[in-house]
Amino acid sequence: MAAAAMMVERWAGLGSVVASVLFLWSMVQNHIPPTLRLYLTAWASKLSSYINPYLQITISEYGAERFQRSDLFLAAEAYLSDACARRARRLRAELGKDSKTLQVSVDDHEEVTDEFSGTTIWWYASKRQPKASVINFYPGQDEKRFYRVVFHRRHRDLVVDTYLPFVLGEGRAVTVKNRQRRLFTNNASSSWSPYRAKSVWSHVPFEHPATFDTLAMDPDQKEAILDDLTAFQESKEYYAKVGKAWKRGYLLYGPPGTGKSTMIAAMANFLDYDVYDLELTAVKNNTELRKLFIETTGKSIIVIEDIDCSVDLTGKRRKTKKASGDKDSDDNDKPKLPMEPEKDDATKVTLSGLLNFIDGLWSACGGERIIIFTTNHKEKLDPALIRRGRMDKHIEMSYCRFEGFKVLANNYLDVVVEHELFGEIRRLLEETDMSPADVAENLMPMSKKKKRDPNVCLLGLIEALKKAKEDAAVAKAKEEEDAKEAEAKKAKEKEEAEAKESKEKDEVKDKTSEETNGEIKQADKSPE
Ligand SMILES: Nc1ncnc2c1ncn2[C@@H]1O[C@H](COP(=O)(O)OP(=O)(O)OP(=O)(O)O)[C@@H](O)[C@H]1O
Repeated sequence: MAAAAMMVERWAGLGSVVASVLFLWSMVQNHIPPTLRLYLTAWASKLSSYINPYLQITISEYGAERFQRSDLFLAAEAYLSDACARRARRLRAELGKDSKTLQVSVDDHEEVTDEFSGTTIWWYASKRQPKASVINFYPGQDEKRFYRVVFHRRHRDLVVDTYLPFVLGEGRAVTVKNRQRRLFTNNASSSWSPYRAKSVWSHVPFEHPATFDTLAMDPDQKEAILDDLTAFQESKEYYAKVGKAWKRGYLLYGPPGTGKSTMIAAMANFLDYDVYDLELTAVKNNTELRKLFIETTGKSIIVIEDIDCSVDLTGKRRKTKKASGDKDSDDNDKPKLPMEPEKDDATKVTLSGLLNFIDGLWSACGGERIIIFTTNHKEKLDPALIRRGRMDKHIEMSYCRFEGFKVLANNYLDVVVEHELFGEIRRLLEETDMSPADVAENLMPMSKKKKRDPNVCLLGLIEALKKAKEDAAVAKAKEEEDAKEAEAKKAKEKEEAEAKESKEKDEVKDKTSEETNGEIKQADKSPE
């Protein structure tokens, strides 16, 4: 700031000189022929560039595209708010787009300094009135804001080649960090409008509170998933180097209530991504599926929940495979072009369409996307759909065990240290399959009197676990009995079938021998 003050002082003296020159210039210029005037103007600006060692770059709010705010301006605004606003004396506060977060930026006509690689750079925020001619054409035009970047001319290369790209990158990162994330759902195609590209998805603010800290699961498994996500997010260059699209597929499988949806929310919060919840049953055919995909943006997770229930993908493929006589090889599973004729392709989403969705367009549409399928029945899915490379990581979400329970006890009851009832709960959780959703349900009984008393809740959980254990034992015994009955029925049916078969054989034998005897007798009677 001291340097800035000195500079301002030095230039204040020069200011009066310049003002006098400008006054004189305005007096005489009307008496000078236009060609000479142009020459003098060029000469004056050359002279001033010799005297003034400082250069300036203007970043306007609206670039060539009149109605769209310039990317660089928005990035600079975000960068200055984040990195320099605290040093400014006049700030401007606004509510963000989500009407919740407060955005503080440098006010108009305010100057801030920034340090970069040992160099001081001055930023000056200002605005200019639109020209009268523009107002006539576009009434209601606002003032145009702009930033002026001032620096010493010996730092020109540094500022242009390094500093401004740095501001752009940092500003974009700040914008992403501060943006309101969104949860998209696909609209029924009947409401799609040819005039509005955005009509295929509608969105609401994504505000799910789940995080990996609140997720109940094995700590090692959790760590491995976090590592994987971090590696993915940081691997832009790597994906480009190996020539692969920057995308990753996850398959989350496990019984209901084990936290598959919660895991997706935790992933989105961890990565700072939007979520596209794709309801496949509302998609009429592969063409619509493609359109939906094209309308998604980067830094997003595309989710198809309960993929086994969404469309009959397995049956479809089996039919095709049988028809083409293919063996069960992965490469043969890849959609072929032209695709195998499937009678009702136009009215259905098919496996080929879905594989194209993952492999084909996927690769062509830029990067940083994660696709997640969830299912309660992994075994029902077609192997082609979930093979590595498409679904890179298969994550099993399983019943609640003791480590997971400790997370839930902390979340719901604030019980961090070992509780005297933990021993029994540990034993029961090893012996009983209870989903985290059911465990959580038992930890939050909302009674008015004893609100979340840990002892009461834990005892309630123990009772629920005991009951679940008994129910499981009864169910198992019944299952075994049913299996035995089925076995006995099968054995009886087999016995009966065998008896029937042997009876039929005997009857055929008797009939044959009777016929043979009859023929012999006939032969005996016949004259020689
Ligand atoms: N692993 C978990 N950690 C923390 N909370 C969980 C977990 N699993 C389930 N829950 C709780 O149970 C509720 C239901 O879980 P969730 O919807 O994520 O399960 P799901 O596996 O997706 O179930 P479904 O297969 O029926 O869709 C969640 O709102 C959450 O509160």
